[in-house]
Amino acid sequence: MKKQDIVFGIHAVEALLKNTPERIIEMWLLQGREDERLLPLIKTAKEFGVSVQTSARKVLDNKANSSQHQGIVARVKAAKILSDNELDVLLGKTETPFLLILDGVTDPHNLGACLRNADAAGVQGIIVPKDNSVGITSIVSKVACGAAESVPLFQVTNLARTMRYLQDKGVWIIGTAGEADCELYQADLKGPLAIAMGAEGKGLRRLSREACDTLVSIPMAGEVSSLNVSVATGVCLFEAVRQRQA
Ligand SMILES: C[S@@+](CC[C@H](N)C(=O)[O-])C[C@H]1O[C@@H](n2cnc3c(N)ncnc32)[C@H](O)[C@@H]1O
Repeated sequence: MKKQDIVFGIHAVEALLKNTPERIIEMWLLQGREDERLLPLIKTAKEFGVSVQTSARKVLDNKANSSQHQGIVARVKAAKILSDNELDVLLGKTETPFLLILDGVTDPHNLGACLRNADAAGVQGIIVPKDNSVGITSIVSKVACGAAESVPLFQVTNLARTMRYLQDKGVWIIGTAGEADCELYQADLKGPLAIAMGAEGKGLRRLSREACDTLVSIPMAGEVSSLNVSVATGVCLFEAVRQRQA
């Protein structure tokens, strides 16, 4: 199990300072970078007793293993891994669950974008299988723009079993697949809900698909057969948001 991680980028570090400042061990800022957005972050970090150093671009590039750090990199204690037990706690205190299931998303950019969509849509948690899925990496945090620190990610050992457990708790599970006969816009997305998305290449696995209450498709007008999973996630989540607000 990882003990430490690197988080970089203004939004990701800002979210860390807001949600779990106790995780930050030290921070590096780009020497000579005068960005007003960094000033409140430096102030908050110092208030929490975080050591803040200024360093050359090359040092930050190496720490982040990327040049996309926007002049700020933090070394942090790895986030606690959440599993079925914590999911149970969440369900216990949530009146109308609104969850996202990602069945085997492996591209960190896609997971980051899904987290960002989920945060914006008010999703209370994302459930992923422990194996064959990307977890929270530095790239995921950067792409998620702070949502990796605000949306809980539950990594479960047996996704189909967890889906059946959700159903026992009254959660309706809508799976998504391009070939489904029912269109997303015909589905009722108002009650306790989990929307299940498939992996980049293979879509939903057979057992996950069978564990869904129903399958829906997003109508496609053109020649391509499917959307990118993070785009499809955004479409589905915001249709649910529209219905839940009506
Ligand atoms: C790139 S697609 C996977 C394509 C895969 N070849 C398949 O047959 O499912 C990744 C995921 O995005 C979602 N998705 C993409 N396009 C969709 C559509 N038109 N309708 C419903 N879901 C879609 C589904 O969850 C799908 O599993």
